[in-house]
Amino acid sequence: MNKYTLSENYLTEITDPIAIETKHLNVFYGKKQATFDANLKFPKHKITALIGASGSGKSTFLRSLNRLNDEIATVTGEIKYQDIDINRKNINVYEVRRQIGMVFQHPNPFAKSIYENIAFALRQNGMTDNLDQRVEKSLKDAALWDEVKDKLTTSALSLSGGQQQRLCIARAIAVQPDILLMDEPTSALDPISSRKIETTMQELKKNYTIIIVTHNMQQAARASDLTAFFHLGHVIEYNRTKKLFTTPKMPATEDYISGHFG
Ligand SMILES: Nc1ncnc2c1ncn2[C@@H]1O[C@H](COP(=O)(O)OP(=O)(O)OP(=O)(O)O)[C@@H](O)[C@H]1O
Repeated sequence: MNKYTLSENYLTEITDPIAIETKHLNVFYGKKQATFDANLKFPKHKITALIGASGSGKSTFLRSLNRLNDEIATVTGEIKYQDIDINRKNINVYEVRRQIGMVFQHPNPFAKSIYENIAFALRQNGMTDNLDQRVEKSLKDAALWDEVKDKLTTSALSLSGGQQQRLCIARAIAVQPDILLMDEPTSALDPISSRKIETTMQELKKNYTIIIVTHNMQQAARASDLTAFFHLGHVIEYNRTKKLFTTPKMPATEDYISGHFG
């Protein structure tokens, strides 16, 4: 028997302004339910890590936040963003995805030049003024500018994996989103490239709210301000990262962070 009721395992004393919040979010792939009644508030300009064993529903939850599950799953419940429920049918999902950007597990630059990878995203969003400056700023913000400024016209595919991932971050932030979703953004990278992205995230959070799925406990402990622990599709504990890692309330959280399963 769990010693705590569900609500007691949720961080309740968040005083920071909230960027996005889910209320009773459920996700179904056909008859199979992958996320159960997720109620999470993500404070602005913080990094929140979503952790849990494989198949616990972290990516499913994350992808729901900018409606990437629309074609493959049924998502019920509310996703409150700027006082609007963006999970409603009549919402412009393209606008949602401009405001809530995504960086995927595997770097996925377009087969275009470094410059065009970003310029293309800007043009698609009608942001055609000051293109050069916008490209430069996003590459600087993603901590890639110094490495690529002399070869902007070369193919993005010639970059290393870590550089490609920072290019994808630059592409995501070029259109000035509010929130950046990151789905295991460093799992395909070497430790040095991973740390570089973590350092970049600390800079980015000054301007963005970041929600990151990670399997890497050290990364969650090092890089995030808050952590939500997913278990079998349920968010069973949510707290400030330091607290969750030092004094977890749930035995399942303790087992997971101490490496007993997952
Ligand atoms: N497109 C899909 N169709 C059907 N079932 C899916 C689909 N995507 C995920 N699932 C199922 O939903 C559950 C949650 O998967 P999800 O990928 O969200 O978990 P996760 O915690 O992100 O796992 P991982 O850490 O391995 O990426 C799993 O049982 C998975 O098999």
